[in-house]
Amino acid sequence: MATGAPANAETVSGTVGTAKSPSRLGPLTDLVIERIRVSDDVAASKFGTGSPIEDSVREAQVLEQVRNQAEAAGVNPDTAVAFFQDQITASKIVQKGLFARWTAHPEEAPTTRPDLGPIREQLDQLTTALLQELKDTEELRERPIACMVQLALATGSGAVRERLDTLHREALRTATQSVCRSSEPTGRR
Ligand SMILES: C=C(O[C@@H]1C=C(C(=O)O)C=C[C@H]1O)C(=O)O
Repeated sequence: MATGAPANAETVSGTVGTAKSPSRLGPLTDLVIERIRVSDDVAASKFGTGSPIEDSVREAQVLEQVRNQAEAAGVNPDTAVAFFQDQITASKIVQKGLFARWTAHPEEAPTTRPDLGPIREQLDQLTTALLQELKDTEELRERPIACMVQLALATGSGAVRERLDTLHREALRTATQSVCRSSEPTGRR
């Protein structure tokens, strides 16, 4: 039961949210959107430098950090790693899309180049926050129907509120595809 919510705020399908967020998965998807947005900065830091979008050494470090922190936070490490693999894929979707856009329309390319170091520190902080949200939403995420309802509400409202374009919506779909599959695969991929 969510703390602070009256007992009758909970329905069988779990579709009632709080006044603040329309969905109990709102805080998790908001962090996912924040990570997707940081991918724009990552792309800006790499574009035109010859640095590849994909850095497998860094990815391995991110996933190792996830595995260690998940254990400490009491989150299933395999679930956490699968979720973060999706976050990494989503980040690369955004970066590839922006590289293509900026190559085709150089006038839209960023005029400043942020440092990748501080951006990665920001991503590391998001890792900790995301793991905490995975922990806090564990119970709901193991109820497939309620979870899918909450996820649709959270991603739908987040995409509208944050005015995500087609590219960033595609990234959001990829980044949230394993949120509700922690215990009961739907058989669909
Ligand atoms: C975000 C970056 O780009 C890619 C995506 C990563 C991620 O989402 O954590 C990690 C390494 C890169 O393959 C980066 O280089 O830091």
